[in-house]
Amino acid sequence: MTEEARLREQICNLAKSLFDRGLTHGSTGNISARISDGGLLVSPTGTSFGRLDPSRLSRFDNDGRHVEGDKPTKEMPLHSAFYDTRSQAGAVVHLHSCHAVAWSMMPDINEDDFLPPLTPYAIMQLGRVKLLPFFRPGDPAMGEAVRGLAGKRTAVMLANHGPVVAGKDVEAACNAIEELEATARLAMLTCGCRPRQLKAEEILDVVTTFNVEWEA
Ligand SMILES: O=C(CO)COP(=O)(O)O
Ligand SMILES: [Zn+2]
Repeated sequence: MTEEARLREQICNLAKSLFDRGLTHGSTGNISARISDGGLLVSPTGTSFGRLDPSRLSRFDNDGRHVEGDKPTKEMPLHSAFYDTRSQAGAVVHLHSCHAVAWSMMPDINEDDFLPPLTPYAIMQLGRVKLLPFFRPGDPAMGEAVRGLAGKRTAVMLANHGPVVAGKDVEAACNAIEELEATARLAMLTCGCRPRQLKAEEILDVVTTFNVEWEA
């Protein structure tokens, strides 16, 4: 099997795993990954994460031209913004995961630090998550908003819509977006109960030990 064929299989298998566990539903969400020649493989628009077909993924060449496969996700400007601003990004995943969306609707959320510091893995895998305002799905302005972050964030939350996370490869991006959803779930479960949060020195210890990008 070629490297690209393996990547196609991996994208579809991980998307199905996310779908089967209810992390996104219906035809929501999109996923993309860099190929070693500089091109991209992208989920087609209107498809279900549960039923992606490796042979029908949209393929872009190194110059950003759609060269093969079905019509790509309408969120292409969002995906491109991560690849263009984060040279280390090898994959981008977007979900409509329930608890993250619910948390984005709560009053008084810190836009610069969407998730409360509840667990070390959220800090290690996501750094600080930026909450972006509501945009219509497919609005290229979302891509502009991500470009405005100048590559300093690996994860953003689209208010009333869903998270978007970049990672060094498909597995890392999927692990990180699962962590975002799990942490939002903890935040929703414990909100109003004054949960113990990580202390500043505990966060600093995690950030320095695991070399986390921890942008203010
Ligand atoms: O989640 C989605 C839009 O935000 C799904 O759109 P696509 O089907 O075009 O990927
Ligand atoms: Zn969406």
